[in-house]
Amino acid sequence: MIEAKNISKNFADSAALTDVSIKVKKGSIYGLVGSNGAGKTTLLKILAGVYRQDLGEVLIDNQKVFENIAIKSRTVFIPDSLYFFSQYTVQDMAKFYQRIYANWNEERYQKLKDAFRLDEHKKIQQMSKGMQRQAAFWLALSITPDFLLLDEPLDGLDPVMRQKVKNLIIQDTAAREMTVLISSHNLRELEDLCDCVGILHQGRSVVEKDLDALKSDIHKIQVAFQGDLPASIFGNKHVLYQEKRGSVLLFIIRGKKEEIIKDSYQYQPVLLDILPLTLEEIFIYEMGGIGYEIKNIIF
Ligand SMILES: Nc1ncnc2c1ncn2[C@@H]1O[C@H](COP(=O)(O)OP(=O)(O)OP(=O)(O)O)[C@@H](O)[C@H]1O
Repeated sequence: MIEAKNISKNFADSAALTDVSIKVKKGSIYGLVGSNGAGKTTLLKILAGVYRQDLGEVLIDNQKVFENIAIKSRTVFIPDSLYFFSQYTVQDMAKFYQRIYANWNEERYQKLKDAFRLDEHKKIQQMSKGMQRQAAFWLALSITPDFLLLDEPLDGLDPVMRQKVKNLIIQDTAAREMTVLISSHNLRELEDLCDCVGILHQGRSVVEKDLDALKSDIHKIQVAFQGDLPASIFGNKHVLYQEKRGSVLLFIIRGKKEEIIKDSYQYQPVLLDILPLTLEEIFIYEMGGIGYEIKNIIF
């Protein structure tokens, strides 16, 4: 588990983080979303032990992180600005990591050659931005870390490579219970990857949601009836949003899908459609007024 408890961090006289808490369960992928300057990099650097927080506590596997070599040897942090030793090739970096990370997996490194298709003998600093990012993932996943911290990791990757990298992260999380924290500006980017999403705004945590529960609990429904519309179709269910489009009613409702369908059938609808909701829509409806404000910030 990765845990930040009530973290605050100031730079000179400005607050980068104020009382932020997040919890990333073992074997899960947590998406940290926020606009420019929200505090994502600062939080990741604190979790990676690069910065020290002013207030609060950071624990990985129940141990304090700062200057903890044992935890650092099980953690990989890919920052937004990558750094490689000048003159080093991927193979040189692999040899270097092999010496310092006990969990380096040579077999995995060899296997991932096919996924990344980079020349391991080429100097990394002479590669393109996207290729450097691929090299960072190739090396990071060969370390087989228990904890992976990623700061806007998909920036600069082409769409095919983005999907490939996402799949590799999902595979490692499922196969070895790797725990992943991944930051992004874009909620849509993380939709198919994360189990849980937290939104940071101006250094504060605005919302944190478990996606499976969220997705199974909210439904978008289109119904139409012949003749007059029933006054109340869904009884006491929590209708988050309702709109009339001609003779069709659109509802966003919280509740069990089967019950919502049953309620609708009581009134013999001439049309009944359950439509998929995007994560973006769920957040907007779920958070009401704040949702619309947040929409402008992170999508
Ligand atoms: N080393 C630093 N010195 C002074 N201020 C800093 C430093 N690092 C970050 N900050 C400030 O802390 C705040 C949060 O920055 P941070 O880089 O954590 O945001 P972010 O969410 O990662 O942004 P972005 O999406 O643009 O990368 C900003 O106001 C930034 O100016």
